[in-house]
Amino acid sequence: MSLSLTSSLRRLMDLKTYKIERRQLCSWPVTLIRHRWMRNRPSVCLYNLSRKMSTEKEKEKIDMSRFPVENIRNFSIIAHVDHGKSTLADRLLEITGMWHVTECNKQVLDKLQVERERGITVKAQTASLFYNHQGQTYLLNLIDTPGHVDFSYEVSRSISACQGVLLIVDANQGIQAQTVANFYLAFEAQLTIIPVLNKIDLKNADPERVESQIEKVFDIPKEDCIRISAKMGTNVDQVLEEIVKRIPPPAARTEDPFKALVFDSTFDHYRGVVTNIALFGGQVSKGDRIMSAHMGKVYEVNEVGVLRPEEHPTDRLYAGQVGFMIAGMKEVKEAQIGDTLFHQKHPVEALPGFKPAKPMVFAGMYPMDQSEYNSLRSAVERLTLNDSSVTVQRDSSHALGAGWRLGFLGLLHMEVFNQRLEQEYNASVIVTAPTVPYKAILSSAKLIKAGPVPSTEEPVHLTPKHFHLIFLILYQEHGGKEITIVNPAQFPDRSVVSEYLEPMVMGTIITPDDFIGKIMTLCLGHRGVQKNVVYIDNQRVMMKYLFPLNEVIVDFYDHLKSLSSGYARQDTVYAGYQPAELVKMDILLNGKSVEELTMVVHKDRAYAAGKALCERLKDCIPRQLFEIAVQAAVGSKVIARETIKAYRKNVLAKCYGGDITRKMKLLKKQAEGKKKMRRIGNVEVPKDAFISVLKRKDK
Ligand SMILES: Nc1nc2c(ncn2[C@@H]2O[C@H](COP(=O)(O)OP(=O)(O)OP(=O)(O)O)[C@@H](O)[C@H]2O)c(=O)[nH]1
Repeated sequence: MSLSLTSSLRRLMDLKTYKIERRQLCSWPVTLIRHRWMRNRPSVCLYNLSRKMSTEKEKEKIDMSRFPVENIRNFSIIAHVDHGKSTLADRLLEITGMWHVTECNKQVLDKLQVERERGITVKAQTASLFYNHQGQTYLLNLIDTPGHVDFSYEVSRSISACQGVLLIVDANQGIQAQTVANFYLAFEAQLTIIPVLNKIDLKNADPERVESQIEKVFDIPKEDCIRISAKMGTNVDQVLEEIVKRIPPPAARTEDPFKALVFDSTFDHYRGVVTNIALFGGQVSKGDRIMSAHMGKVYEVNEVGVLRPEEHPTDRLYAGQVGFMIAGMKEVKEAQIGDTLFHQKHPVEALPGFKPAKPMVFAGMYPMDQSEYNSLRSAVERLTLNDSSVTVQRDSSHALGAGWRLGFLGLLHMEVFNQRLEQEYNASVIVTAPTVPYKAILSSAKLIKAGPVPSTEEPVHLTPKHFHLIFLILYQEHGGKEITIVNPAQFPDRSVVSEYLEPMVMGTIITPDDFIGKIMTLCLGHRGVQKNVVYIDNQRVMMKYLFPLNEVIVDFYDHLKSLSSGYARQDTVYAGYQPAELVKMDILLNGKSVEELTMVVHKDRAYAAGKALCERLKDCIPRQLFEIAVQAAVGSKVIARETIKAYRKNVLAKCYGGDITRKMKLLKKQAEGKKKMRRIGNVEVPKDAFISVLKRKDK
């Protein structure tokens, strides 16, 4: 690094409150990774010295018309977590001369700080590669996808823009739960699947065994597998050849009217929405007037181009190609993922699109300090624009103030969202315990028993009884209807519900057979129902269990890993709703219910959950001048109790020797005072106590 650059960097770091705009950053030959910029020293990574090299290349104009449809291949890389997708993507980028990968800039497509810190892919990324094969140049559009189940929505979106996938399997670990799930996503989409056995350089790699697994589980002949080491680069060129040979070109024609699928979108503060599109027909260029099928709005195209993997503007995009488009959309809502774009003057039939992502884990999010509400709101809005699978609803709580109830696809998704809020927007938040969306079918039969509803012509004096009646009318109108509850405090009472339903997931567990017994016990303990057990080779077993989602979201996977010494893997797929005996558990402090701590639990679990929560609260709430009863109650029945003892002044301190009756009198007076105080005193629950009780145990 040159001296002037070093000193400018140092100056920048000294100015702690200096905010660098992203544009400024991009113009630097080095990239600063902002790491809690205001609080800590920013960590500087020089990983982008090689970026200079690629920027120069990018200046060359690319004529996209030189890639006829026959020379285009669109494919995704899918696999279980850590089987080497991003490493293979790096290698492919390198071989095609697009990027010079060094120790500092590896995993080029994992751009987010959270991805680099956690070493996982969170967001699918696209890169267009040019590959020379037998005297012809092919355009290979690669989409690197996340491996974790919480982000499988990204996988299903990505494969809709592809005709084939590389299914990566670790040659040591073999088929894992997420390999199976991803295989079926690609299989159902009728894509060409190329199985690739990665990490053959490892000492324990057993490609023979893994190939047999692939043959047995997926019915793909062993001979179709390619053995590679993405890390060492072994056989990676063969992967490129096979992509060209086996994956068909997209069935799209440039002569047809323009038709494009929006398969991803991000928000840029300067340019608005940037959409990633796959062209199913026609061509598009700057200045075209296009329309979106979903919103019905007309936009003028400002920029189109390909991702290499940075945006590289081109004059035009043609049928079969994958690239980005900026068309003056101000909000991500306007660029619905799955939407179809077409020329204003040539309407086309919309593509089938995607089912919207279904949030499965909900949690309240509040600013650490209410004065930060507005800044947190804008941070949440901006981040949800970049991650459209998060749902947001306004919420408020007595103790924590105004906030939101957010819906996520899973717990890791929730953690990544929080981390991104902290890192990218410098926000500090309180996140409440996660809950799942329950359903209740409101009963109409019970309401008839409640008696006739007064006619509206009669004058109504609103007594508490009438309020009760109005409530009943409300339920009567909705009788038989199904409602979804994402906030336990709003869980309807049993008296107005005919049935509660809880969300279920089908869990696939793959484990060495030594641990079957322990895992079965664990699954039973989490209300799992066994559906299937098959041996996928001599030592490995695949088990299918139906679980209530609530039982597996928090610590099930940690338990599974620890009791199988890290060997067992699990993946879950949403499996609809099932009736369940659920109860709402209130937490009472001196008889008063604390809404923020209300939980929905299975009837059989209420006692254990109530006891655990009371114990945690006892440790968190500071002692006060009067005794505090911490109780867990289901309906009017108290099921667990802890007592926080009062501070007690030694009223006998000055009473040396004296008469016993005098001592008794002083103690009695003190006891009366405490009793009175308990009646009138409010239990002060410090915010910290809420945070530590509400936060998940592992935080
Ligand atoms: N020995 C060896 N290690 C590899 C190979 N390919 C990848 N790895 C290592 O495996 C780990 C995971 O690789 P990634 O490329 O991040 O895996 P991924 O599938 O993209 O992970 P997610 O995005 O989190 O799903 C890294 O430590 C890589 O260095 C290989 O061929 N041989």
